[in-house]
Amino acid sequence: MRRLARYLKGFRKQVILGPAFKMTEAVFELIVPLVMASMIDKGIKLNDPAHVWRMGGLMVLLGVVGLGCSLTCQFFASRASQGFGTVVRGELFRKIGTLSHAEIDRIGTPSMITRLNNDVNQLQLAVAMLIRLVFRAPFLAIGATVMAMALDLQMSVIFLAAAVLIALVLYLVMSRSVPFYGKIQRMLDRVSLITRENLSGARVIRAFSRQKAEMRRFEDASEELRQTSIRVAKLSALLNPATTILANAAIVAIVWFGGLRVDAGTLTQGEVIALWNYMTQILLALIVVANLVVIFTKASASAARVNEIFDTAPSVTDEGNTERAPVPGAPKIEFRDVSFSYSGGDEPALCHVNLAVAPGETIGVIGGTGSGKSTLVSLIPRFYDPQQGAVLVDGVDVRDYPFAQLRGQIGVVPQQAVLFSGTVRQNMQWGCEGADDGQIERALAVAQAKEFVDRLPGGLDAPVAQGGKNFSGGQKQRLTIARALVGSPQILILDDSASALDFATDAALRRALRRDTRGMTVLMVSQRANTVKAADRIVVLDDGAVAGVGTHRELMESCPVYREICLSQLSSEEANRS
Ligand SMILES: Nc1ncnc2c1ncn2[C@@H]1O[C@H](COP(=O)(O)OP(=O)(O)OP(=O)(O)O)[C@@H](O)[C@H]1O
Repeated sequence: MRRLARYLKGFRKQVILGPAFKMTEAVFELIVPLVMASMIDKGIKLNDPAHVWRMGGLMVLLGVVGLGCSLTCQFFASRASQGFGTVVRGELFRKIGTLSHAEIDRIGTPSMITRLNNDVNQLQLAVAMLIRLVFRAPFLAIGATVMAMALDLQMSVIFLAAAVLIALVLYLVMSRSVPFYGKIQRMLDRVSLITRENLSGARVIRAFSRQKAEMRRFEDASEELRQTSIRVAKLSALLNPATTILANAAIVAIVWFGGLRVDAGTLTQGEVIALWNYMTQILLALIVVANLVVIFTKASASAARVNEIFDTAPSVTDEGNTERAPVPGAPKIEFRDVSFSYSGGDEPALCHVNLAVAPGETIGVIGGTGSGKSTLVSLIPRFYDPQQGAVLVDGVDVRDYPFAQLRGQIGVVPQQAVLFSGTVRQNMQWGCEGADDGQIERALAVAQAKEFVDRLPGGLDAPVAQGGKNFSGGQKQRLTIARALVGSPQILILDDSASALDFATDAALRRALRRDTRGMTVLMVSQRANTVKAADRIVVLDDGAVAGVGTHRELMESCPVYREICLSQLSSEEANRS
């Protein structure tokens, strides 16, 4: 947690002045029992109403000034904690943006969201408590004990005994409950993972009538969370009765032995009341300490989770890379003996892949599900780096480019069409900032999307809902293709991005791409033989290895895997037609 303190740098004033005001209020609180004692011993006992009024007035003054101090501290605490939360959240968001897919896969999106929200909120609360109570509570407990000792050293033995017993109870309860807090946070992660999966996959769940099973999964996770939270709550619930019994026993002892000492003339009635007040203050302060321990334990678990993200070094980085010139005569894209495994994956997703793609060439990539097609193309824009071998663009290892230069020349259409809330035009301009309507319309026309966009009310200004929910799967795919084309990239990667299109639209799209993407190097991933058949060359992947490279005709003759795929989808007449 100490490491996160650097984010408090901008709030030095609040962090210093806040506790100072709170301590001033605590000093006033320690003075009040003495004023009360004087009111009783001098005002009431000696029948001096003027003294009672004076002491009463002093108590009101101490109360009002104390309240002012407390409110000022509260103000500083809110400023600092909210500011701290905003800074940490912003930094965390920035850091998550630098992580590569491998780290995001490992930590998981729901866990990142929980860390960004719940964990940062917990830290924010800890900062507020740090300013408001961390110094005040121990100061009050120790101060009340010292004041009691100053009043009557012998009576203060009761205080010390009560304080030690209360502290022991606190220790016993906290040492048993604290280990559960980390567990509860992990359980919260699981609940939010299930919630997220259910919200994003609501249609699939309904289509498969999985509502009951999903409800059970959610209930199990939430029941586990409930039971653990109840176990902790039960333990914590012991705290108040146990400490109150001990404090009340101490108060009984104070009144009992105080009475005897009043009889003996060594203590006044007012001092007994003051000792009683100090005991109550100690009890309240120790209960606050117990709550602080809970808050700081949770915050320390949250800090560890937040720091885990800050400490994660992105496995793919462009640090220190400078603009690179293309190597004359080099292939546009080259895979040199590339092998790649996902972290945690037993089997390599790609095995010793060698491939050179000439500038302007259209390459079809085909293979069964899980054969490594998406993995192959995701190495070009460096979504992942291979463990072995190298991927080169224009003869330069992709690891040597600045991201902006590398990714600026690649248009990627991912398997899952993702659009962002805004308008059609705004989404298209992701492909090229400041693209004009002419550029956008040309891209829409190639992607076979112009016709339906023209029909939308507002045309390019038509709204796009979050995730593009107001478009059909096929429309979304066409819009994502257009988005990639707007910037006229040198390399276009289509990762099974026409899977939701009907055959006629798919064929029209391929014709338009062939016609309008001359000079563009295109990698077209598909499971459909028809989609890749007309490519200049086709790469056949089988279990991560290249099973064949060539034209449709060559592969039909030489590659059994390709022949099998084609014959499973096309009539033998269609398959044999080039
Ligand atoms: N993020 C990931 N983490 C771990 N393993 C992964 C990940 N993505 C893919 N894999 C695994 O890597 C292998 C290749 O996956 P890839 O997505 O490249 O296949 P694909 O040929 O594109 O499949 P499909 O046609 O079904 O999309 C598969 O065994 C898959 O389970």
